[in-house]
Amino acid sequence: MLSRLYKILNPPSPTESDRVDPQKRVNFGCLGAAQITPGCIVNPSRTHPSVVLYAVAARDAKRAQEFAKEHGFSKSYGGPTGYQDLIDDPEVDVVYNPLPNGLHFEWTMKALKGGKHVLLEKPATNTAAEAAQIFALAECNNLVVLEAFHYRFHPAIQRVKAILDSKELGEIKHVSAILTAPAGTAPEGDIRWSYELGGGSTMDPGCYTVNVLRYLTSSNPTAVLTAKAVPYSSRPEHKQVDKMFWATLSLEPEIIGELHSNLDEPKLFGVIPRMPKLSATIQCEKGTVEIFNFLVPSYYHYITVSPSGGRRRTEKAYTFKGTAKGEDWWTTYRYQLEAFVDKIQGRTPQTWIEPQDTIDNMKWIEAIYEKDGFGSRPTSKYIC
Ligand SMILES: NC(=O)C1=CN([C@@H]2O[C@H](COP(=O)(O)OP(=O)(O)OC[C@H]3O[C@@H](n4cnc5c(N)ncnc54)[C@H](OP(=O)(O)O)[C@@H]3O)[C@@H](O)[C@H]2O)C=CC1
Ligand SMILES: O=C1OC[C@@H](O)[C@H](O)[C@H]1O
Repeated sequence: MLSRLYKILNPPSPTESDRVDPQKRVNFGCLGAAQITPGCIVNPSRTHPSVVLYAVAARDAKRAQEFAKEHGFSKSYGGPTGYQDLIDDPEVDVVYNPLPNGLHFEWTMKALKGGKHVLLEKPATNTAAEAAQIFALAECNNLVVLEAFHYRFHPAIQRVKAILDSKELGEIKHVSAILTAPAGTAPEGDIRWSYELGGGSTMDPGCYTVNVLRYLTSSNPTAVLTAKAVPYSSRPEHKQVDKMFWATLSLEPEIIGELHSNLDEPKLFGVIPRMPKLSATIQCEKGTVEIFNFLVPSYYHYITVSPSGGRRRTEKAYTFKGTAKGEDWWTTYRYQLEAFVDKIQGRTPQTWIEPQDTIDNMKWIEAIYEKDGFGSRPTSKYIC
């Protein structure tokens, strides 16, 4: 485990023989100097032979320059036209969009219009209708868009799904998924607390709980049976911004899903931060499977399989069995980058998230918000 953690933080550099033909290099252009960019793109790119950190754009030109220097981007764009200038740069092949959720639609549409593939942060958009528009344009322009549900590319969650699909434990009856983050993870003023920018707990950690429920059951809910949410504060601007939510959904055939996320878990006795909860538990006819840390399993995870009346076993899956690419220290983001580049270069990725999957995920996030009374996040004002 220590060796794996060391390599996650200090990945080996590609050797000369790993380097690809310059024609096959993929120039990434990142919108915003976002907190997630180092984890999602910069670090994984260090061990991807084709990915080039080409450009970053930020609203403030100095910030863009500093970010470029710190992380090794060759170019920076800044100021009010910076994002569009990056999209217009003919050397950019892929746009990475980690802007606030409420800006995902506008800037993904602009990138697609500019002829760029897009790696789009989760949740894809504020509404399912916007997600559908994005994929319609991508298809029309023959471009790739991937919603960055990075955990789906890691062997751990795929192993859980394989156990369920094998029917070793019979049919799924109940799934619970929970993600919590300690108070302070998203401080006051964070994009996650802005309704206009598409914030809220159901949108942020909650979108993974909806996704993992749909992924593991290979199906969509049929209804939101119950949903409750708690606003971030009593201030009027937070009336529709949930800091936590619970929802119960029904799925065919006779499956119940229970979801919970809390983006503001209070400290124990007001002083001790609580450990994040990051698990999914699946009860089947003949036993239970639990995965601890389905979100970022490369650091540490375990999968416990408990057949009713049988012997309990624990599994770990840091690499795929067989020929699929990967190293035990690859993060979810590194696996995702591999698949994304495979896709845009015409190879078959190890796995993929299809457009309808993304559209359906947004649909059920909206359905939860409708049921708990917080309402969908606002539709973008951007006119295509
Ligand atoms: N895949 C994952 O594991 C994670 C994904 N995410 C997703 O990534 C996205 C960004 O999250 P995160 O990196 O934490 O957020 P940040 O606040 O760090 O980044 C958002 C960026 O958006 C830009 N921006 C443009 N307009 C605005 C505006 N009006 N208000 C605020 N920022 C603006 C800013 O760029 P500029 O530099 O130009 O000012 C900023 O750097 C979200 O969609 C989130 O859900 C977040 C964390 C983890
Ligand atoms: O994508 C994410 O994963 C972990 C969460 O705590 C974070 O807020 C979110 O944006």
